[in-house]
Amino acid sequence: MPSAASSPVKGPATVAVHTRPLVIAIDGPAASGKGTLAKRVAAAYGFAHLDTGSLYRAVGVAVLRAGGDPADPAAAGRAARDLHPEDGILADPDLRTDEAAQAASKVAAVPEVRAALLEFQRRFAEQPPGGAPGAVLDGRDIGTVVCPGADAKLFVTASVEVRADRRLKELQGRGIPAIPSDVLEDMKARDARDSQRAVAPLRPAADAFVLDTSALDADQAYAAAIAHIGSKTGLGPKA
Ligand SMILES: Nc1ncnc2c1ncn2[C@@H]1O[C@H](COP(=O)(O)OP(=O)(O)O)[C@@H](O)[C@H]1O
Ligand SMILES: Nc1ccn([C@@H]2O[C@H](COP(=O)(O)OP(=O)(O)O)[C@@H](O)[C@H]2O)c(=O)n1
Repeated sequence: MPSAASSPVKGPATVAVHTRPLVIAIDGPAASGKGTLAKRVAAAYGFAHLDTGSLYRAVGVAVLRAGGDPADPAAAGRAARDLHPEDGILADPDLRTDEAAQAASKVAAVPEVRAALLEFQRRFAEQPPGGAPGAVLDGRDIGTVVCPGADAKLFVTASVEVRADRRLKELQGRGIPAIPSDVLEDMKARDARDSQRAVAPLRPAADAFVLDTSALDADQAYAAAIAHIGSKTGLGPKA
């Protein structure tokens, strides 16, 4: 009998662990900083990044462009089934408007829409594009529904006032005029729709690390995230 140290069984088992892509789930409400964090984490580890909110935005914009109502399940379901994310639609600047965000949170409450977008998201996590060794997905239900087995889960949050202020500054920075009270009200309306919907509501997974960034700048949030990911995966950032 070979000793445990020289057993051929050990090698393949170790290889299997390292060949499965690592998955990091980052969820949270609007303007909590999850997108900023997800991009930075993905770059640091050499992982692929998917902003899943852009999928819902693309569906919402498609319904609006067709003259439909984003809250109409038939129109929203059709648009989701017809979506081809690989075609470059996710980079369309029209997706970044507040109108698109509101439409996104309406189509996102339609179960057929969520079902139609699930396979693309799971495939991204299981087979990250470009052969990347891992994937970072950010959204609302990554840790709870899309990738419940993710290697590390973060739930990034901040008070609604702080988040509205961040979004206001972001809009102003892009030269888009915005009224502070409207931005705050829109954010509250979206929070309510996202948290209260029947299917895949916004909530932290039971095993998520909750990161409140109300009093943290982006560098501090990143440092806390990296420390958590390191504790769950044993990996440190490459950069
Ligand atoms: N920790 C932070 N502190 C202050 N501003 C932040 C922080 N994280 C992100 N931001 C800024 O807040 C805005 C919203 O961040 P973003 O990452 O787009 O949020 P989300 O993806 O959750 O909607 C952006 O302008 C971003 O630069
Ligand atoms: N995984 C996801 C991602 C987004 N969404 C929906 O899509 C909307 C837009 O998401 P987003 O992440 O682009 O929004 P921001 O956080 O950038 O403002 C959200 O308000 C949710 O209703 C979702 O339901 N599930």
